[in-house]
Amino acid sequence: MPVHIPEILTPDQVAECRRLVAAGSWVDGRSTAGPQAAHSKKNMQLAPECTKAAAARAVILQALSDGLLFRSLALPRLIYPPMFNRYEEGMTYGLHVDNSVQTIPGANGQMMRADLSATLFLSDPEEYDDGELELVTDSGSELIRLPAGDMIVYPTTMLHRVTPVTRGNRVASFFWIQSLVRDAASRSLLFALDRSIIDLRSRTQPDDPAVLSLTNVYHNLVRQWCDA
Ligand SMILES: O=C(O)CCC(=O)C(=O)O
Ligand SMILES: [Fe+2]
Repeated sequence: MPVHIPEILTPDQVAECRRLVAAGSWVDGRSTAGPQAAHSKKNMQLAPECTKAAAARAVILQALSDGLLFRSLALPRLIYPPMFNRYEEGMTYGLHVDNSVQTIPGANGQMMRADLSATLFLSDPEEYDDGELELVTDSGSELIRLPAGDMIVYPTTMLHRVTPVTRGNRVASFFWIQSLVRDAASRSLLFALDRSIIDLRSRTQPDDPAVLSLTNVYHNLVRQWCDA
């Protein structure tokens, strides 16, 4: 299920990324879409080879590697180099599927399986109207609009779209993650267990035997389920 990760970027990092992407070289987003997505995609993206994009990408990758909640949730094995998009008034990305397997740019043709998709918002919700990320869930759909610096991570198995922006600009970074644990249900159990252990650890002595044992169970489950 979708998970909201607040403040993955600090306000300074948001400002730095925004400064970089504003000066980057923007191209029509259809240039990176597959045939199924191309007709419904109307946005702008930073050219992958743009040096400003590379600098902003480095800020984001560092924040992801420092992000405990993100790591606990995603157990990342591979992260697609973050990309950047902008929806101006009237722009949208219709209901689509993200590719299941992708070639990682700049990695000698290495492929990755996309288990999780992420949108990291760089614009604040007040800067634009509409432009929600709509995720189709089993019980209807969820509309996502988060503060700048916050991120939503959702299973790549979900159909999704970006509703048309009706005022202003919506700028975001987006990317995919291959997890060490392929099975979503196992990954979700590990996430819940890890969160509970962290909570318990904050309320017990450092050498609490139950915490030690649960931590051992956690790592043994990762070992069992990890497909690396
Ligand atoms: O901008 C977003 O929130 C999502 C973009 C997206 O779905 C895509 O590029 O595949
Ligand atoms: Fe998508």
